[in-house]
Amino acid sequence: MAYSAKIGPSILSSDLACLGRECMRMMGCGADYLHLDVMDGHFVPNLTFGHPMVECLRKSVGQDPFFDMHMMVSRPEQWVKPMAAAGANQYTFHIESTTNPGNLIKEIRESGMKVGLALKPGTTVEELAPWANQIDMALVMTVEPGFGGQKFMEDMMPKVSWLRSQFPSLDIEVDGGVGPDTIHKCAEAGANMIVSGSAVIGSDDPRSVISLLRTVVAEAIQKRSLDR
Ligand SMILES: O=C(CO)[C@@H](O)[C@H](O)COP(=O)(O)O
Ligand SMILES: [Fe+2]
Repeated sequence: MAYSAKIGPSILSSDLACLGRECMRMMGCGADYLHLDVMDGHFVPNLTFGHPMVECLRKSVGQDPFFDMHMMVSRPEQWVKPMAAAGANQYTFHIESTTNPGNLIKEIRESGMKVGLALKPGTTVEELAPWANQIDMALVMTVEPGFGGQKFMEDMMPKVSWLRSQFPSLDIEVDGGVGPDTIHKCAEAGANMIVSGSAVIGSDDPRSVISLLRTVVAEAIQKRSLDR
């Protein structure tokens, strides 16, 4: 089994005026990677930051932290090269935002980044299937993209289970409303990359929350490997 449990705090719900420090705090608390939410006010009704901020953040935190860019933007093609130059490691775009996923996947790879492909709650998992062998990670959104702090949509779990059954070694990420109360559902369904915003950042003890999330997912991975 090629995949492992990884926890990526979403820094959307942190103090954005202290982003460099917040990112380092999360890495110090045991985060495996950082999930950076880019919103353009068009694909989603909210606005966050773009590649100039990512460039500053990379300078501030150094080369090590893995930046998973969650691109909630209408024209994802536009930001591939600027994000790669700014220091992004993975470019996760929404299948709903482009008419040519194949070309975009190629451009992202040529820019030296890993490829993530995201699905909004209303998009069927079959739409992702044709691309699954060309991507590094599938992102199943468990809230409508746009805001942190929303309620987890458990009815997205069949998408995760289906992807895990069809693509046993694919990295599968869940994002939205994931925390200690909902992690078991995600882990049982087969997710291995866990984005958690408010549950981690808002906690008095982020280290313990990250550790708990990772333990639950690692145990589910181990159980699956024994059941095979
Ligand atoms: O992409 C998004 C929201 O659109 C997420 O990354 C959220 O920011 C995660 O925050 P919580 O739901 O865990 O608070
Ligand atoms: Fe996200």
